[in-house]
Amino acid sequence: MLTDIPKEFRKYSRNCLSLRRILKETRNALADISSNLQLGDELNNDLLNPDMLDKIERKLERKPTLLVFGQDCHAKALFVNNIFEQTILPLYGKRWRYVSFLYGSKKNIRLTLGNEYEILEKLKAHDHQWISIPEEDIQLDDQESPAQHCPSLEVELSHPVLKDNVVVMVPPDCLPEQYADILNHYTKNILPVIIYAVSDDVLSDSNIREIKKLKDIFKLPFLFVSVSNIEKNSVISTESLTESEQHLIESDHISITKLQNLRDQLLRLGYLNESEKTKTEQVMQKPSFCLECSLDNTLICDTRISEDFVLFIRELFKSSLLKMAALLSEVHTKYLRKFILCAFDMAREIQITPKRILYSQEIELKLFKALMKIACDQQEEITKIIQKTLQDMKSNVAEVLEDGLQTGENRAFQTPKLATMEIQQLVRRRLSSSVSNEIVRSVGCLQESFTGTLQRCLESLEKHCHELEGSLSASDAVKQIISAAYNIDLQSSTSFSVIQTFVDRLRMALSNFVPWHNTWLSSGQDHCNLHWQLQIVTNMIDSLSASKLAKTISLQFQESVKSSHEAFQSAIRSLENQLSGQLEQTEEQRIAIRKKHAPRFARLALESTSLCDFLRWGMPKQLREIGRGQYGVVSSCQPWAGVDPCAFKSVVPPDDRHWNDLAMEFYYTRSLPEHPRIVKLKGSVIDFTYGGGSSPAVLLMMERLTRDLYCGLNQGLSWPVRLRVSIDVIKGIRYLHSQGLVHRDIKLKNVLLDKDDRAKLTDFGFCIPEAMMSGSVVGTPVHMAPELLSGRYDSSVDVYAFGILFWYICAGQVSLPNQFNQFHNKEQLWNNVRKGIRPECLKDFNQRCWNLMEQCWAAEPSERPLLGSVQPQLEAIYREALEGPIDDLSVADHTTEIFARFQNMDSFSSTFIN
Ligand SMILES: Nc1ncnc2c1ncn2[C@@H]1O[C@H](COP(=O)(O)OP(=O)(O)OP(=O)(O)O)[C@@H](O)[C@H]1O
Repeated sequence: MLTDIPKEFRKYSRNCLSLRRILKETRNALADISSNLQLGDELNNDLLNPDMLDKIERKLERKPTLLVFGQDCHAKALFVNNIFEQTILPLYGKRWRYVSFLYGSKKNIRLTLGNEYEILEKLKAHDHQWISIPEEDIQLDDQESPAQHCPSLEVELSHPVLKDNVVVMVPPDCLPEQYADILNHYTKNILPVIIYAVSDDVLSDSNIREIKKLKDIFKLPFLFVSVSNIEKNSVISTESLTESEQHLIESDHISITKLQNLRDQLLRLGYLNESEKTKTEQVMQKPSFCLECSLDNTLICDTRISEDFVLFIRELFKSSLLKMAALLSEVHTKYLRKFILCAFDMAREIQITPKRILYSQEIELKLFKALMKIACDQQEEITKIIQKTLQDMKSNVAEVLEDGLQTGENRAFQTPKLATMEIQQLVRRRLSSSVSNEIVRSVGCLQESFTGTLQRCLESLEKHCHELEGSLSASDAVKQIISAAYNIDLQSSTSFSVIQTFVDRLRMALSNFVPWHNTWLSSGQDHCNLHWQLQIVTNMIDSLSASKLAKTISLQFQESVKSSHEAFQSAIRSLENQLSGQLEQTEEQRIAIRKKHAPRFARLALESTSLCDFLRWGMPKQLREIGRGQYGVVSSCQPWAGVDPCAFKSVVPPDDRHWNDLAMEFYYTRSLPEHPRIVKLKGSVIDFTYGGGSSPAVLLMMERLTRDLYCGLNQGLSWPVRLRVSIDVIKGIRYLHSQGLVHRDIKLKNVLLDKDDRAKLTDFGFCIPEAMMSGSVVGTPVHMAPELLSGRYDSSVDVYAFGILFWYICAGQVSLPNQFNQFHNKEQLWNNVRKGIRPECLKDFNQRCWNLMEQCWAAEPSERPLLGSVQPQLEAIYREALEGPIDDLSVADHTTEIFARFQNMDSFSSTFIN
């Protein structure tokens, strides 16, 4: 029905309204975050860059409009008249001005310039009652050019098709090259539904040029409408037609050949695509003989205009809304992901920083002690080295001179003073190089074993500390510990350069220790010949005391090391103070992200993705209720989004906190890649009509399974099947843990079985990444690990819960363990669980299974086994159960069992291969 067009417009604007609301909330949330959080430059830049949101906003502002182009005025008139079921446009003419049709309480026509100005020019239509717009009014004057934005006609009609702001625009006739300019003027800010009416069999060359131009401008799908040559409604209104004329009209209406010709031509031109036909028909969900579609364009015949036109509008609006909703959802999930990663980083920083500080202190202390030891221990060593070097030099003074003095024997010194100084340098060089070689060896190995990691550790601590500028940093202090003592430039990274600088600097340092006799310098010798030089060297060597020299060196080392160690201690204390202040801030920010910002974005993401799902797949059709939990009702429904069989859980969050929790749950589960042991969440839809519209329900769409494990155990499952279920559950939990998630509510009702009794985990209501855990007390009392109540727990709570679940599985029934049954309320139960009370060992329990249970529910989380080690143990028990004597099984189990043995050997062995 063409009167359904306003309904489509209404739906579109309703959805736009939702999108606008989400967009506004997104902007508010971003503004809030950027003013309250310091999230690092990258994220802040992103937050301040609202490009994507502006783009969505611009798209949302567009007003949907039916834009009618056509082969000629005749074709356009046929189409428009067909819609309004009256000959509102004259059937013939050329060079029409721009005409728009809007809703009005009575028929009205006026000439306007743009939207604002009504031109008070008298129109022919104003002279008398009119049915068709008089040709003089619609026709452009010879002098008028549409390119110069000449006046346009605005027609108001009281027609149901125009209700709810439906606008039909017929752009002016012009040359294809004028289109860009003209359309830019008339169609700014509209979402056009582009119709191209064709009344002939084929398109002319100029039509083809025009279509190409329009395609370039709009880049949108076109609705090609093959319109009948004889205007249907004009005929209907002219009741005086002969029978033969009536027949002529009908035969024209069913002119399939004409449609076929046009279709072939559009296919040839590439505007329709044969291979896309079926696909598009599927999308349109309503195949019809005259509905032919390409990837984006559609060809319809006006005999079916009421059905196919509405369908085209619906699909076009849907695709436009979907694009906007998908963009929004992309924005939400992008930020949400970033927040979660930020929270992870912050949690890590909070955890690791104190450890880093402690580590730095320990290593520095070791380094300090090691250096002090070197300084003491080596004093003797250094004395020996100095003695030996001096001895060597003395026994071969000539060679020393030859090696050392640049000009050798013939060198003539200008003054004895200069000569003495040069010789002093020479002896120092010799000494320092032999002493330094020894010390470098010790320090070099220290440097490798201490300073590398220590330096990195300190640098990463200081990176996070913004208030260090100006003061001595701990990493500098560490550098000084070694370099100040030995004058080593620890900045250089290669040991070679370290040794080089060390040697050079030590040489300098030694010059301060050598007690040269000034008398030499003032002795007045004026023979700077070789003999004199030899004498100087020998005297010099004789005057040096090796032990004194070594002692001075050693003392100086110790002094420097000590003072640098003290500098380090004070630097690390101030670093620790600053960091602990910063960590408090980081923790505050982490809490803000976890409790406020991430859930807020999760909720926005839930809304935008649910809107996408709704637009794409519609509202699910409920079949019957399957079960009820504390938080929602689970129902089966007709296939949805290709999920068959399908179920949904409807949850009505009572307040903002529940909305946010649900949104976070939804985000984690939806972003979880598929796994055979996890019930996949396929999507979500928000039912705003739920509860009479007062309390919207979120429908979480998922695959439908046969029953839960509670039912399964009640109805009876063979021992091997139960073992296989436990292995499936372990695989499910391990998968969640591998994704950084903790389930926190492992129990019989959250394990679903398919028709082959293979198990999958469901209900991720409490599922959360470890970094986002706030220590909230959640779960089902019997399955809750004792530490859950303290709020400080980790993924091992799932191992505990598995231990309890495994008890039920081994018991093969669902009644509470006797040990738990005696308690009257959960507080009593928890008190006793804390004291160590656990389910009792039943008499037919397999000993190895009992051991596993006991390990899993150990009070101390660190004593619980890793599920990676539980799985192979269970697999071994399972394998034995399959191979064991069939006589051990109950009669009822026989058939299932024999079948299971054959059926499961495959999947079992594949588990092992994995
Ligand atoms: N995908 C599904 N297919 C078939 N049955 C399901 C599915 N999901 C849930 N059920 C059934 O619906 C029941 C209710 O499920 P729901 O997750 O709402 O609650 P619960 O896990 O029993 O309790 P709670 O959510 O309060 O912890 C389940 O026990 C199960 O039997």
